[in-house]
Amino acid sequence: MTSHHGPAGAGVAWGRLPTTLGERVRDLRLGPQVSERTTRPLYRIRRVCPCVRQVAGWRVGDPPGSDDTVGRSATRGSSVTALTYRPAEFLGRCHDRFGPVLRVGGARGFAYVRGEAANAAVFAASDRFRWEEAFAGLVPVDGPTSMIVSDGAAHRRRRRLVQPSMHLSQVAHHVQIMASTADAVIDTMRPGTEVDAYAEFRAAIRRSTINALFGPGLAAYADELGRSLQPLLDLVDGLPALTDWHRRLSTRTWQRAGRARADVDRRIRAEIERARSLGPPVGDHVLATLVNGRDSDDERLSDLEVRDQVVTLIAAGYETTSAAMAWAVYALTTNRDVWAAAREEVRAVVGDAPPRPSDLGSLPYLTGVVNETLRLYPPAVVTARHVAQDFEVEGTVLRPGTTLLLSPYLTQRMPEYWDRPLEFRPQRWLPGSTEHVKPGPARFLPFGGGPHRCIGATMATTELTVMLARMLTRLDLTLPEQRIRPTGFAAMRPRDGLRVHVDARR
Ligand code: HEM
Repeated sequence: MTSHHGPAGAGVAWGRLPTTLGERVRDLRLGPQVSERTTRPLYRIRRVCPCVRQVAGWRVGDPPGSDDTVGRSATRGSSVTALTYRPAEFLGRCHDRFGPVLRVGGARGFAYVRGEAANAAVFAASDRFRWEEAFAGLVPVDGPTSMIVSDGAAHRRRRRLVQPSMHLSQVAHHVQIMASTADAVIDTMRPGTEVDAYAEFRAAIRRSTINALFGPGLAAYADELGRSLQPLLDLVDGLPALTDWHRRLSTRTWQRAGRARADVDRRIRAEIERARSLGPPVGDHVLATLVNGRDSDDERLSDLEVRDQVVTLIAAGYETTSAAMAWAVYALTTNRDVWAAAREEVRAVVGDAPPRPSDLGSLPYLTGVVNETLRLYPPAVVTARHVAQDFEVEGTVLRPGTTLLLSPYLTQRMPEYWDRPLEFRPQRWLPGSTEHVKPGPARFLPFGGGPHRCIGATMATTELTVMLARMLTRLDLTLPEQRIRPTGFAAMRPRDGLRVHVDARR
């Protein structure tokens, strides 16, 4: 899904590229093709810059002629330079040249911000922003009452009911489900074969997220729900303006998405009915809490509100986490000494057994692997805010109507903040290591910040730690030569999957 956490403006911004910026783009010397003398400048720029390809309505990361990084063989050492995501890199070069705030499209257009100070200012000024407009593109999937598109009291009410189920103490109950779901997928990986690690773990993460949050009743339909959701996710994967055209013209894509939505809703409404009929006491999973819980005015959520939060949690839960899992597998298979150190730690702490909740705090190196993955490959490349009141950031005043975009990817790769920023170095997260860093929340922000900060952050990091522990214990993997192309702003993932060779399984 790409656009699960996908902000409304991430792609549109470049669609409104003004001539002046177009001229500046040429200044940036993006490649030999871009020259003042060229007769078809946009065509030329398009060939070298995926951002500009969006002007033509192509999806981010699409070829032709894309020269995204080629996968590396597993025999390389520990300091393999990170893969780069070209649209974000282009944005970074614009920031290098024009500063921490980039304006595109006039007073009510888009503002991209980069760096710790700008991020901190955004997080501190949440009362000046709105989310309904910022994430409007997600409504066809998540629904109009999803917490992602809610503001003020409605947001607090919907979020508060879900929050208790996402605390560490609750997430700990799901560790066993996460480990057994990973084991079931690993059991199917035959030594001597190649598998798509992204697709396999994506299915596992979907199953375990649905099981953990909504119980085995809905989890039995996890694969079916995944298939039903896909046309909806594909619909919102394009530019929001394109989604709107599908709606207006009632295209086949739109109709397919409509049927998919009806399937998803039918299944979820049946589960809501079931949970209501069971009644209180409130069970230990989110669906029971959503259905039976009451807000501070002693009111229950409507069926539509319950439906929208359920779909939001499912879609937000597996798209992003499975993308992060794929990048972790990539990083581990290209940095063999990191793989060895992580495996050694897991073996020393849990032997061959699945980790228990109490073990997770004793795996600091593996925790470093997870953090380092989220630093270099944050699935949400950008997140958005709709400016509702004048907001000053780094000396620039943004007017109401502006869509503001901040980028974990860019800030988390800045050499000003990170030593050897493009190297995968889990040791930098190890307390006691000479490289140890403890970045503030505006420097390391894979889960955003402020009142809409990712509600599933603990669940995601726990899931990644548990699944990686099982993979390291049970599998020997190597990475065959292949092209690995990051795609998608909202859930940056390997476009064509991630093929791995299964050398051995225990
Ligand atoms: C590695 C995995 C994940 C990443 C990188 C991620 C990232 C994010 C980001 C960047 C935001 C927007 C925050 C902001 O703009 O300040 C967000 C919001 C959200 N995420 Fe996640 N997420 C992940 C996993 C999950 C999981 C596992 C769940 C649920 C099971 C989840 C549910 C949500 C929800 C419901 C919101 C909206 C919260 C609100 O509006 O109050 N996410 N996430």
